[in-house]
Amino acid sequence: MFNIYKKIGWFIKQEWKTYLLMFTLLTLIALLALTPAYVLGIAIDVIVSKSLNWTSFAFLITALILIPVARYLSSYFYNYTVNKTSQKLAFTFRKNYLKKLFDMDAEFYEKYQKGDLISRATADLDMITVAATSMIEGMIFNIGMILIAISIMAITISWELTLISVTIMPIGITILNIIRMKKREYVKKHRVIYAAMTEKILESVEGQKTIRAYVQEENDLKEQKRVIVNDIESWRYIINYENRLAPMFESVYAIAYILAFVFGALFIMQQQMTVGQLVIFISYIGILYGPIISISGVFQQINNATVAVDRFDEIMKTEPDVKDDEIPDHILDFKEIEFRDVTFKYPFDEQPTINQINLTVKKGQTIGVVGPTGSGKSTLIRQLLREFNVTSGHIYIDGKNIKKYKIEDIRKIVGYVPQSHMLFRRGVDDNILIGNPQATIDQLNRAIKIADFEKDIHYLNAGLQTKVGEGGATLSGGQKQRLSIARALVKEPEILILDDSLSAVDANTEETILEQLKKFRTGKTNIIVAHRFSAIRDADLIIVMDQGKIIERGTHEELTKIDGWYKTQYIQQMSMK
Ligand SMILES: Nc1ncnc2c1ncn2[C@@H]1O[C@H](COP(=O)(O)OP(=O)(O)OP(=O)(O)O)[C@@H](O)[C@H]1O
Repeated sequence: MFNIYKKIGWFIKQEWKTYLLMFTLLTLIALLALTPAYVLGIAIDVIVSKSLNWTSFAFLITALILIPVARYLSSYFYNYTVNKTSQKLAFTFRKNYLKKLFDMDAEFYEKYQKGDLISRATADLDMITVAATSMIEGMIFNIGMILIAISIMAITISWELTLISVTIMPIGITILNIIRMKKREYVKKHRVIYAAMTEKILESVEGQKTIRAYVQEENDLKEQKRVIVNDIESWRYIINYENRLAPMFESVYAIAYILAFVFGALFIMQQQMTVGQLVIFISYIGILYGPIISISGVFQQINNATVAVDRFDEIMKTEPDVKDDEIPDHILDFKEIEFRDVTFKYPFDEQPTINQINLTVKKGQTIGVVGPTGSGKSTLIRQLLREFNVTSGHIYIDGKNIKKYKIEDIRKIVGYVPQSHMLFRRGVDDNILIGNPQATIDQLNRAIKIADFEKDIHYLNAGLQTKVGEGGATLSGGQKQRLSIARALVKEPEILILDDSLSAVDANTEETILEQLKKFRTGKTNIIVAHRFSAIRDADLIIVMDQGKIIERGTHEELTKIDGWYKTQYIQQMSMK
């Protein structure tokens, strides 16, 4: 419980005026809730003693009408304030969480699945905000209400009867709540199962085209059913646990009721108490029921939220390995990049994917990277994006370790076109401008021209403003690829990386793009990973990768003169033409 308070303490401090208002309203509501029973008890004694007159009668009626109206108004303002506050809290938490996700490195995304990350930002966060607001209502209001009611019972009616009937409540409830703590373990397991279900649903929605194309609907539904059933069973287990426990809370209350009635009747017989006082007393025991049950509900919410807070916190406390130095160096341009003995192993792999790489890339060069599939080409060039830290060796830019430079600066000078293209549900132009939202119309048009995307615009029903469907559904594979190239080009990056990005275009388009690159990107660096030799044959330097190592290097002319992988593959490709 205090863990949650610690996590949201800053918010309560920031919103202290609102919390003060809520506290005042709650006190008012508690007092108003307790008044009618008291007025009623007085009325009974007045009637029994035959001292009722018109004035006191009118006073009683007015009080009994006005009290509920005042209670309704206070409750309305209270609920309005609580909802507004919890939305504000959820918004702040979610904003910080999403910002944190952007700060994280690639290793983090290897460790956590999408579904898990989504469920932390939705279901877990909802539990936290509910607890954060219920805690105020549940703890302050209900405890306040119980204390006021008990004080009235003890001071104005009978402290002996209060002691006899009410003491059982805190003792019984505390014991039951301690037993309930065990539920936390089940809730923790359930959050993991829930995250797995979210992940599966996400996968099924994202992969629905592939699932349908391979007629895998039944298998996928089976898999979906399995995770949903897992979720239901785990939740049912928690509910059953709760169902076994909840009636025990009512038993505690029932015992208090019986004790009050039995001893109250005895006190009336001994003339220590009036009938009206016993009515007030029994009504107050009834009034205590609501807050007592609510408090146990609040404990339950806090129990769930404690698990949620831990899960949320786990992300918020994670520090990325790839991060800026306290005072990073800035870089706008470069002269030379050097890979010196670079070895890199993916976090969850046993063996390194690239091994002892030595390579120098000079500004203005075009570098071709070829090699068998899975040989580590993408892994090698992606090191320039600073997604991971290299496992050993160093990458230097103009003699300084790449780690010294501001990550954002490095990413700004690199224009990377990945193998799979992420298109957003926006216009084609906006999708391209993601590369550089400040680009001028001229820069946008030039990028479109170099990527040879101009010819496609005529086929799009609203030209550049055509909205791209989810995952780029309204564009062909080649169009998506060229849009992606235009996105990188609109940045006018110092280094353009085409990671097998010309694979979905025909030979003519490939030639046009390569010519445009030569014409418009003089003095800038291009790194082209390709399977088709035509895409890299004019490169200043071609490297051949195999099993994570550079096995050959040179120009096309040099490589075709030595017997090796390049020459063999080149001859094979030429003979297939
Ligand atoms: N995120 C990752 N985690 C673990 N292993 C990975 C990851 N990405 C790639 N690999 C592995 O690293 C090896 C090299 O992959 P990489 O994509 O660099 O090769 P490539 O030469 O570019 O392949 P292709 O020509 O098929 O694109 C592969 O065996 C691949 O399974």
